[in-house]
Amino acid sequence: MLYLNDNRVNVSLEGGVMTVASEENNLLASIEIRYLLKSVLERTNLTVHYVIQKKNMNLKVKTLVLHGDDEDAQMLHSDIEHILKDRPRRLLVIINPNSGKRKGMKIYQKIAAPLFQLCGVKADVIVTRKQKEPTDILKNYNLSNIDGIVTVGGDGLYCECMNGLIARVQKDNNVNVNCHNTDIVSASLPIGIIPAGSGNVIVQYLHGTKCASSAVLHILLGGNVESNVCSVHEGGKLLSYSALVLGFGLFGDMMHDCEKFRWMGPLRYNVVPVASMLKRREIDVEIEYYSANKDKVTKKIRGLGKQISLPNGFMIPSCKSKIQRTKSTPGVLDSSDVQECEKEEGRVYAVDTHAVMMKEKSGKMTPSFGQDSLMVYTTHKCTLSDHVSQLTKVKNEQPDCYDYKFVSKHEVSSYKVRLLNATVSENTKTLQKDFYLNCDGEVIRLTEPEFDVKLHKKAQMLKFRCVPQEETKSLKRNVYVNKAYSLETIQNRDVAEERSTWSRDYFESVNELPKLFTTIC
Ligand SMILES: Nc1ncnc2c1ncn2[C@@H]1O[C@H](COP(=O)(O)OP(=O)(O)OP(=O)(O)O)[C@@H](O)[C@H]1O
Repeated sequence: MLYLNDNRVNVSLEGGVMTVASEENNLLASIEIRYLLKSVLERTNLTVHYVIQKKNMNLKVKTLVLHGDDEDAQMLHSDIEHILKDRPRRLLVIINPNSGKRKGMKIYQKIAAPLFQLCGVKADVIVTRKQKEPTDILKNYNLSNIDGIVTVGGDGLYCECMNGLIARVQKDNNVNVNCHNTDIVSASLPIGIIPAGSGNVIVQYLHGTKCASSAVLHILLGGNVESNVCSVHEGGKLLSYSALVLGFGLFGDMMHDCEKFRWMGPLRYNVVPVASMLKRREIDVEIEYYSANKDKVTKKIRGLGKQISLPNGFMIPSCKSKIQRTKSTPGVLDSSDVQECEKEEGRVYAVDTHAVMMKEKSGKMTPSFGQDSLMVYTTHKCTLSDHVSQLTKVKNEQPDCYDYKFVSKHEVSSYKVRLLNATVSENTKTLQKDFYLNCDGEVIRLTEPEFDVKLHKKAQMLKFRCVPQEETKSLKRNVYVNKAYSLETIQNRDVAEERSTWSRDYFESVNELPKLFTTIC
């Protein structure tokens, strides 16, 4: 027999919920099993550690102490441990001690390490000494020994690890990453992020909060989300993978300027963009957007006949939306082989690509992972005041922030940008003028007058997040949850109150969403 305070209780671990009910069948506690963190047995005391989510999206550890019969306590402890057996147990932790306000080490030691210890997680901790080190570490690290990678730093560190991991997976699978048409092999090892950087945008997208201990708890709870990446190639060479935002033009220049003022710390993101905005430049480009719209394309193919075999890159000029085969395999065209192409030519300030699509939800732009396409926004010639007003809307996550005549939107699977008036120097074999890409905060200087961007759907490793939205919705129907709202006799009020607000809060997270402007910078 087990007791909660002085009540004799029955404990059940069924239906995805751990319930503790009195002998009269009054519900005393109800905890969703996926939010259970750890059970600790000390003699006849069984302490159950679990997680609750507060209104501001932060997670917090709570405990429930049961005591009583030796055998029953032992049995319940074993059952909980069995349920938690698939949680991460071995992690590679990569810390950038120089991120943001240089608090990476402290955050790890004070916040992450004690929670890892509580949950019996073994961490192999590596503190980086320089840029690009994560890529080197991941080249040879024995990945079969770990359940995930954890970065303690900013978006830059995370993106470097993501790039390193994807590169490693391609190498292990003999994929030629330098071909811009190649589909890459997905990386299934998850990366968790403990925020310690300046922007921490990805972590905010994932968890709805930049709280470090919440991030650790998300990692320990072990949920995940599939995410897209896009590859960027130039001159038959892979430049990088982007997991968040790829900015060409204004935001490439802006990031380049921000890097020059790195010594200012996070403050640089408030000051430098204003100056970059004032000296924005127009760039002559031709852009080919490719979208894989299967239904539409299948219809068009019928009209064109079945035995068409086009070489890679061939365009059919008679089609309004031209059609291209990405592979030149002879035989019947298959809808996955063809893409629609749309061309745009002119002077632009910026071409921005979002690997994490921002979609309107409850009157705000909210991030959406693993969508079917990339979102490309091209900003054409406009007055400075119109441009500032549009970017202000972007910053405020207003749903109409891209509804401007000078902004064109494209949902694509890939695209190619050609710089029309850029000349390559005979001597140096690089561009005479400087053009930059902002790849998730990393500045890349172009050396060729064209580059290719391609979506890789759900190619990125799964990142830790404990509350998939659809599941939360269905759990609202759980009988114990409904019961918890009505019961007057609940003694553990914390549990009832917090449980009832958990799922609602998740959907009301829009106020906590990140500032897109910071993302772009
Ligand atoms: N020890 C180190 N010293 C200097 N740079 C490092 C070190 N370790 C990693 N880096 C590199 O520094 C870059 C930025 O790191 P990170 O993203 O962690 O910090 P941040 O720039 O302050 O944060 P954010 O990206 O959120 O703005 C990354 O490319 C990372 O690889």
